[in-house]
Amino acid sequence: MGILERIRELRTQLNDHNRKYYVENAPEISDFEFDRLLRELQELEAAHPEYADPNSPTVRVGSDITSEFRSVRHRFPMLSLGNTYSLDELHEFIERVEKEVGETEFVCELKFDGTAISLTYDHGRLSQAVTRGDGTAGDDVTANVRTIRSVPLVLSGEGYPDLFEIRGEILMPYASFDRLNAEREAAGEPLFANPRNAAAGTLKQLSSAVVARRGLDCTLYQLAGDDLPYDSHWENLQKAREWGFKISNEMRICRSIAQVDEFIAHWDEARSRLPFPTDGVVVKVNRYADRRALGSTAKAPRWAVAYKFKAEQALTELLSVDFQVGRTGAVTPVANLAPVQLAGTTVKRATLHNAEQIAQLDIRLGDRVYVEKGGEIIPKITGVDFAQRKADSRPFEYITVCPVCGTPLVRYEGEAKYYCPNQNHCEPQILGRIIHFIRRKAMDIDGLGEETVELLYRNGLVHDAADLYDLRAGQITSLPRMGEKSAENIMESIRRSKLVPFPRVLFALGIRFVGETTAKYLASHFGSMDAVMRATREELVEAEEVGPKVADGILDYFADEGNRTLIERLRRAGLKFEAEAPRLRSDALTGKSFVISGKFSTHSRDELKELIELHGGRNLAAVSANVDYIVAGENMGPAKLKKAEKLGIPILTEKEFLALIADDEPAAATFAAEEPETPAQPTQGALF
Ligand SMILES: NC(=O)c1ccc[n+]([C@@H]2O[C@H](COP(=O)([O-])OP(=O)(O)OC[C@H]3O[C@@H](n4cnc5c(N)ncnc54)[C@H](O)[C@@H]3O)[C@@H](O)[C@H]2O)c1
Ligand SMILES: [Zn+2]
Repeated sequence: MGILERIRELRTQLNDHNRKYYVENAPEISDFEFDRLLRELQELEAAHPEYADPNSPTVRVGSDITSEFRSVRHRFPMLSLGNTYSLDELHEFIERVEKEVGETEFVCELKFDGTAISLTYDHGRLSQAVTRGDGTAGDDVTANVRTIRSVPLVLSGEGYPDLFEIRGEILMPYASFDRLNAEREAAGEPLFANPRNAAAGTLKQLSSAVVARRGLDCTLYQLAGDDLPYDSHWENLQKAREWGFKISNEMRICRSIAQVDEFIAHWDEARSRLPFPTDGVVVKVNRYADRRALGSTAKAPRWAVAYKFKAEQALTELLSVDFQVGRTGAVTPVANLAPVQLAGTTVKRATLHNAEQIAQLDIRLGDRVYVEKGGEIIPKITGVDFAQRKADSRPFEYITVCPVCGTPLVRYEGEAKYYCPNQNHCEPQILGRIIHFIRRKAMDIDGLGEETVELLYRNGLVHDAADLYDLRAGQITSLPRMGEKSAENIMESIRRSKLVPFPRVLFALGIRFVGETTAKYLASHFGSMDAVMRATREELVEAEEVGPKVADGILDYFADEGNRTLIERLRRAGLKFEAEAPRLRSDALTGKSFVISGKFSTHSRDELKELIELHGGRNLAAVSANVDYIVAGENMGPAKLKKAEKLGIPILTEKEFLALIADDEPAAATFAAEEPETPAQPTQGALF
């Protein structure tokens, strides 16, 4: 793979993980893995400045902005922090700072693992609470933050400025987290992977009553404003405690590298006894004058750095291994462990990923194994303590038939997992598909839960998703513990699901490798179920985010007779099989036809096509005399280029194209900035 390709791949992956982490609050990889990918991208970009991009995840703050809340601009930007897992790099940071501003004081603090918040106080009253958002503007979550008991609504004491901001972290203590997940498990709802995601997800709840029940906490660590009482961080924070804010007691002024190291060494161990999650230590320059001299980049201040702790490990015995069969037939080995304390919770189970990994790590029953918590809910086994291996242990034997239906397992090309191919008769696959279908992000049939689906299935009422639409209330009330009220709820939510837009219907089918995002791209690219079904492999890979693997998943799905019957029944039930025509944003491009070709840096091809349609234009696939403009990115096909030149069709760059619609396209403004700007800084007082 070429360097530019790798850079692009990393940017796509990181943007994707950012969305999962900040918006969906459901990360798929650990922070350590994320930071490693980011580091790789940073290094490639540093070595190849010609590929710099102002929108790269290396220069932008990962955004949590959603459409559900009012967006508010920050008075001072809310930045991220540079981070490192290496003490050497931390020492280099300290030396660099002192080289620039001379000997200075550092404040060491815990790095609370929650979600950042900025609180504004106007004459001593909480007036606004805003998330970090993209660093420039964030979501207004004031109503939710008001329900958090440790956030003072009215200040006490004296000496606070008339108007100031105080920033900190909204946290979910382990006790609240455990209770919340236990409740969600009982209700058949998806679990939060960790307290950070739970805190961030809770803060974005639409109902403040729900937020109030979830037991959030808030610790403040930064003042920002023009008339702060002191000109150092430490003193202001101590003062803010008198005003009623919760300020951590676990911070220290350090005047040497040795003192910083001592603080870190202490907390790396002692943090496991804290009632809330932390993921590192933040080292900050204390005096504001020094901070101003050091400044910041577009993404992070140059006067602070986060030293991140490696994931905690625990050593325990591997008792047995269960094999779970998922809705796609994929078999996942799950380890049962002797219970052990890890990162604030008791761990009894861990994932083993696949057969290859078990063999590679040579994991055996009865071994003492290392477990670690990453970004996922279930911890994973990362190694074996061979010194403690029992003399009579034997290599692990992986199963060869489905643990549920006994069908011999198969392996698909390029896949590490084994699959049970018995799609139509293997129970966990049948149930898993229906449960996936009714999920909130799919058809959102919230009257039904996992248990009810199982009940309907066991009583022969539902075998597949289409059966749901044939259900009658009388059939439901005939089941144990099902009253008329619940039957009516179920019927109502099934009826309502017929209004769910096409992209989610496509996602709900549970086609292998077609996740929520891919389904959206497919829907906007093809426009209808029939068009997706008719598409050839070549046509499928033209859609954004669809590679050969995904394309094959789609082709396999529609090649199956049973699936095609299901689709026809769903069609008859009245589900949405067509993408809705988007409302026009302007008629700037009315009557004009476009061909998009090549690769683009700021928009995907499908986004550009969507923009064209949103502004009244038409997309054509091939270059012909009917085409008014070609929008060309990198690597436009030479044949197309030649033909366009011959026909005299104007060729636009992405930027020139955006200029055509710039008047009504707010997003376009961000593309004008070639260089990341240095954020505004408060004139006096603090900055962050
Ligand atoms: N696993 C994933 O898929 C995934 C995706 C995106 C980001 N991430 C993780 O998130 C990190 C980036 O997130 P980020 O930009 O929020 O940076 P960060 O969490 O590493 O550091 C900045 C944040 O630290 C918080 N913080 C906690 N205690 C603090 C204190 N005492 N002083 C100052 N700030 C404090 C603030 O909220 C601040 O916004 C990555 O390094 C990665 O580990 C993970
Ligand atoms: Zn099976």
